[in-house]
Amino acid sequence: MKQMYINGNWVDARSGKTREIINPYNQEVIAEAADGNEEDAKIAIAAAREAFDNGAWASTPAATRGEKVLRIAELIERDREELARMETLDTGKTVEESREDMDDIAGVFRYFGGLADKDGGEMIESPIPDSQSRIVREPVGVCGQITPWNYPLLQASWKIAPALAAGNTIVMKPSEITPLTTVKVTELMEEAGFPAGVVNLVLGDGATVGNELAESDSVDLISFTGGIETGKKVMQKASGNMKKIALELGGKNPNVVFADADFETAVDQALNAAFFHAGQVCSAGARLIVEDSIHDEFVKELADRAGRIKLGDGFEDDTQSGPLISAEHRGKVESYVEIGKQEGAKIVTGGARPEEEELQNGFFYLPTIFTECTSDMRIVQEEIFGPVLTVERFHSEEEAVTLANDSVYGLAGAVFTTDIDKAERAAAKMRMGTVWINDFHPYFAQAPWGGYKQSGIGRELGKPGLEEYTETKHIYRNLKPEPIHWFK
Ligand SMILES: NC(=O)c1ccc[n+]([C@@H]2O[C@H](COP(=O)([O-])OP(=O)(O)OC[C@H]3O[C@@H](n4cnc5c(N)ncnc54)[C@H](O)[C@@H]3O)[C@@H](O)[C@H]2O)c1
Ligand SMILES: C[N+](C)(C)CC=O
Repeated sequence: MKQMYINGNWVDARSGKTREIINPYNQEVIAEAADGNEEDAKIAIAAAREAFDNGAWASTPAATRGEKVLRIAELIERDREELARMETLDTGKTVEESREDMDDIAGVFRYFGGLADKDGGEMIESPIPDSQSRIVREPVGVCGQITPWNYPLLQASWKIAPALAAGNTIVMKPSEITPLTTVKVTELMEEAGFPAGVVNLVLGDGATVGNELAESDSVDLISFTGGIETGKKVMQKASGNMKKIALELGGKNPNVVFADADFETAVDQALNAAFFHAGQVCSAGARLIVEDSIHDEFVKELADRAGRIKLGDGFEDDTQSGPLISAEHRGKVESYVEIGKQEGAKIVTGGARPEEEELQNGFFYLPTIFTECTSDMRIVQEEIFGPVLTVERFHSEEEAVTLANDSVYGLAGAVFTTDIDKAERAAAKMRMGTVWINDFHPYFAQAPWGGYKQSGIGRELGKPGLEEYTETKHIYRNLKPEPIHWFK
């Protein structure tokens, strides 16, 4: 039974309710987890509030905080295999992918642990004689943190590590579908020895626990990763006490391939961009925008390779892609495929569930490619978040950039060409938080991540990812205090 962690204690939901956690590969129950609600969230928020206002964590030397965060990295490295297998059981992703996630996650804790004591503030050249002016950064306070199911622990690490390094207290709510690795890392944080109330974990759904974190007047910052519609709700609820918000939302990310790109590289990367983790990636290259002169050859090769992606059990060595996360989510993907057909797009591969006997208990869907797509179609504009790629054609550099930017989203995008000047011109005009040149998907702790437009507000990772969790204070000191006699 997976419990919640509140004020240094492992507890059941006050209501006694529990939730079954399901393996999406075979629908087996892999765990039972506490299913908290607003009441549990309120208790956790009060504990985090008390720990921030009256505890020692916020004023603990930054170097000491950093060491504790580094200790989490060490413990994750120690338990890497256990965590990776747990993540695969919970999400269906391949265990090889989960291992890479765990390495990234340890790297995130290492990065922010190391960064904790690197900002000693800043002296300002004051324009006022006999004065001293300086900037200091302080923790924000109680941070509510809400994460999705596609990269459960990775997305949690992007929030937990900087928040703790900066001296905040946290209440984390993982997705109710995939809480296992976040529970395990909370155990590791307990082992690392954080003071009671600094780290709190509440399990439960978004409408209850998530809503309470977003709405509570006792929370100073809400950091949310998830879908755009949920993000809008979080933003509205957060306005009650004007808490700081950080939103990492969805994407419909363009992958622009020019005719002069290295063909093999571009095909291989386009395949990975669209179908890695069954397309359940916020930055998936779900919109292929390819130059007209190579369109037919490119699509033919891509469809051929997509049709050969081996679906299966994430623990089998030859599996290249796992299932979708749930029956409900597969239903959403299937409904978009129907919409695409009605809109006049043409399926060149996929468009159905696989037929293999051994895949029938999992939520599998075949890698699917639509051609004859135009940017006014819903399948081109809306995030499907599954293994569905739309293909559009372009005839000029200007048209490629216009198509790439024709979206309410602005999370990420890529351009493939051997003409580096063209690549740089396109990258400069693409309105996205990340633009890759001749690559797709890299992200790492050192570089900020986040969206333009409706893909989000704020940045995670990099120095901005730590700054999100700080308030900036200007301290001005009069070095020669004397009456000013403005009022005689
Ligand atoms: N930008 C990024 O870095 C990034 C990374 C990963 C995933 N995502 C996005 O996440 C989405 C997929 O994840 P999902 O299906 O779990 O998203 P979701 O929005 O359904 O849920 C995300 C989290 O929000 C909670 N939630 C639901 N309703 C809530 C409410 N009313 N108030 C507060 N919290 C609530 C859920 O319980 C879950 O923990 C995709 O849109 C994907 O693009 C973005
Ligand atoms: C941010 N990333 C790419 C790790 C996961 C998005 O879903």
